[in-house]
Amino acid sequence: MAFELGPTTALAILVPVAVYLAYNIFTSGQRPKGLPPGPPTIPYFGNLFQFPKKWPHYQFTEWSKQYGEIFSLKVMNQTLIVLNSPTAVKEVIDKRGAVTSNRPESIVADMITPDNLNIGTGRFANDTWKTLRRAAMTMLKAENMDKFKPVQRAEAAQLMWDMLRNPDNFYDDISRLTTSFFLTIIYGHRAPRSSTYEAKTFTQLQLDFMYVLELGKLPPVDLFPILNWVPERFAAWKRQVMGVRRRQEALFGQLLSLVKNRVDSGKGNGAFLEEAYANRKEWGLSDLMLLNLGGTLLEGSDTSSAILQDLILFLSAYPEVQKKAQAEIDAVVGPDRPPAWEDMQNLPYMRAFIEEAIRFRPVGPLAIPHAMAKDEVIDGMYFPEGAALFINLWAIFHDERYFDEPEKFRPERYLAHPLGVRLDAPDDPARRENLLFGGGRRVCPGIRTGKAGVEINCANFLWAFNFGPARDPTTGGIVPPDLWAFTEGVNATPLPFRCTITPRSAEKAELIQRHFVEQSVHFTPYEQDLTPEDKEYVRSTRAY
Ligand code: HEM
Repeated sequence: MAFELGPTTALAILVPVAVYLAYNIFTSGQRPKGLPPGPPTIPYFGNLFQFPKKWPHYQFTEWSKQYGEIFSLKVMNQTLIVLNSPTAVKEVIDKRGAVTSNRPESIVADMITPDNLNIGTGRFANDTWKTLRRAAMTMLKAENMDKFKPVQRAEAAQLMWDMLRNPDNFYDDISRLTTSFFLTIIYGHRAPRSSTYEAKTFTQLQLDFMYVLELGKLPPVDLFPILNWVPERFAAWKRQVMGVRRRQEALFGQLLSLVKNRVDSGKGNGAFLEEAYANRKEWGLSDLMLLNLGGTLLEGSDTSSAILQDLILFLSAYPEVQKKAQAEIDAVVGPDRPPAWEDMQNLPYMRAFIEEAIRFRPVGPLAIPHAMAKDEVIDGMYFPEGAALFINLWAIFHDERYFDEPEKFRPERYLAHPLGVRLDAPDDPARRENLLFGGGRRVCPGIRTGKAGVEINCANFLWAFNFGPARDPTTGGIVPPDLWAFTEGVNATPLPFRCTITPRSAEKAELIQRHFVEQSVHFTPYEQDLTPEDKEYVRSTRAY
């Protein structure tokens, strides 16, 4: 029997559906009562058409001057709340971590690493995330990191040696250094050159990973989830995303196998994942968790290399700063030996230079967004469940109320005040160290090791080399460094650039070579699984 709808039944179904759709269209894009203020919205789209296509932190900073330290945006159904001062970060992120430490839903991030298996993108308070975070914190604790300080200094010695031999390749050599160091501590397997399979594969993979996560590079699937229904064979973006996933799983899987083989054959070298693998039952880690734990931690290497590339950019751009920092290192370290860990505490100008570099061009200008786990009223403002929260470090570090001439590169501000702020006006009372590393319950677990790597390499740069702007090959004229050429994604990494790098003396060139050979003894435990070609390369470079 055919089923027919009478006119009354049809109306009874259609009217509520129409009302529901109309209500959604009407309210979508609207700023509900109580939400922090922000630029005016238009129906349905909200602030979509005002939303910056790239580098949103600049426009966010302009909006903060107009709408205040906490302002909001509506992008269709989604709510974004931007925090633009240390007080806002303290009140929202640090003090209310229990409700502000989720991550925004991201279809693409979840396609690459489903089931909360990525510590960085996993949902807060989810058991998987908790287990992974606990394991990461255990592995990155100070005693563990101290064990790897000799190899961290040895990798820094190799970077000096690489830069001496082929200064034009410094940008890639920095990526090799950080990738190799994190491969070592996580998997116990280093990469002696950029072309080492794991380093090369990871570097390319990381570029592709950041690309697919970048705003505007793929169709806006989070705004129009219906796009996700299109089968993979008709959606090029899906194939691209799934390609990243498959390649990540393959690489992290191969690296994990090295760890398992080493442990199972009693040839462990103390790498973090060996500890995690050995304790997998007590720590509650499944095989998939182990696979992703290592991979996520490896992703931490990217930010460290971006900071080192920044340092070289600023040394070549600011000769006066370079001169002062070199005078300090000459007085503390002298010409006859390269810097050592004990020197770091005696180099206040160098540390001020690093702080200023971080302030001037923060590597994550909007950190990594948090999200509200449930509705909350904070300081009389409504923060709805699901709203994405951005820490606008660019606004915080470039705020004229607190930083004198924030557009000027001036390390001296960090000698005058430990947080670099002006002395002629009261500071924001909630300012604290390490804002660069986020806050609340998602604060970066790699602060200590990240900072240590930046310091030892910076000291080496200053001790070993003179940096200057590149020269035009035809005219011989100076090519001024571009201080605005940065990548557009979550991380603002300087785009590859040229500069001149020359050893400060023939004696130092000699010492750099000797130091590298002496230090390379610390590499040996992490070179057991190298390919025959890499072993041969290593052998040929260790003679002095
Ligand atoms: C030195 C440069 C580094 C910078 C600037 C940096 C910055 C950050 C920031 C801003 C976050 C987000 C924090 C938040 O959501 O509030 C983060 C998270 C994270 N970082 Fe780092 N990081 C660095 C180095 C490292 C290192 C060396 C590792 C590990 C070896 C690491 C591992 C992680 C992990 C696993 C997360 C995710 C934490 C979570 O969501 O629970 N980072 N980092």
